[in-house]
Amino acid sequence: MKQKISELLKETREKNPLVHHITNAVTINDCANATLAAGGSPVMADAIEEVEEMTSISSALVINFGTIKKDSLVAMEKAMRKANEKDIPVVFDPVGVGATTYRTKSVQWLLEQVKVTVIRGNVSEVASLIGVEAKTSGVDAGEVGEDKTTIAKKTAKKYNTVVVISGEIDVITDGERVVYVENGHQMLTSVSGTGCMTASIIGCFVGASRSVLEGALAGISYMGLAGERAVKRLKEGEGVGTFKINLFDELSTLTNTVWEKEVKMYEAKQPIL
Ligand SMILES: Nc1ncnc2c1ncn2[C@@H]1O[C@H](COP(=O)(O)OP(=O)(O)OP(=O)(O)O)[C@@H](O)[C@H]1O
Ligand SMILES: Cc1ncsc1CCO
Ligand SMILES: [Mg+2]
Repeated sequence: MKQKISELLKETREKNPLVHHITNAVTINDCANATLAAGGSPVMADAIEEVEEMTSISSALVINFGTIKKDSLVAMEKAMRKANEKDIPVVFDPVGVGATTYRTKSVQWLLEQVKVTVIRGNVSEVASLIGVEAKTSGVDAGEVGEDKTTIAKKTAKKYNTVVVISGEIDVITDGERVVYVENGHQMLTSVSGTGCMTASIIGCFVGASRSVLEGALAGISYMGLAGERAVKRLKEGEGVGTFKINLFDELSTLTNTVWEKEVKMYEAKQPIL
């Protein structure tokens, strides 16, 4: 599997998949640039009049709940329905779900209408999707009432999807296999949108891959490793501003050879070969 993911990192740059986003107003530009850095081609389009056409020509659709409104929900549902019809993978980021009733009700409605291929969120957002007690404060991860692996597996089964829970140790599952990724750095939580960008990058890789699990693993490990390496580039006195620039440098230059050497990915605590 590691070899296949490594090849996928290379192939994605050659294929340059178009990734349609309906996303939030906070991190939209960073998501576009993260998509380019990972080898994809971003397009942000949320007008109800054009989303179906845009999704139809895309390799993946990324839906991000960060700043939802009535119109954006209609646009999301239309685009996702079209993606389902044409077998185009949908990556869903449930930003802030659990923080307000509106978000939680909206997500329930949306996921009853359409199917998603990958759910990528922090632990309290994902816990809220399955009604596990969670303290989501705004968009940041909070405490949850169950262990991460159980939450990820239950969510994957409920929505018949691959689930990526990001955090210090990322948990990735299709409901059966569970994989852990230990790359990353605390500093990734000091820049708004590193989770959103992770969903965009997953969009690139699932758009170029035949395996959803491999695409999801490629995306989450890519961000973790880039973050880790971006911290190593910091000199004394440099903070989050330089870190963000370093992160984009790493995202755009990370090779599959370096990834193979430095990725920390385990299945049931066995290294993935
Ligand atoms: N404590 C940590 N140590 C190392 N890496 C972390 C830690 N917390 C998060 N990460 C990494 O940071 C990235 C973003 O994940 P995070 O869970 O912070 O997303 P998020 O809360 O949705 O962020 P945002 O809403 O700002 O986009 C992932 O690559 C994840 O692995
Ligand atoms: C801060 C914030 N608020 C809504 S979306 C967003 C970006 C990070 O999730
Ligand atoms: Mg988030």
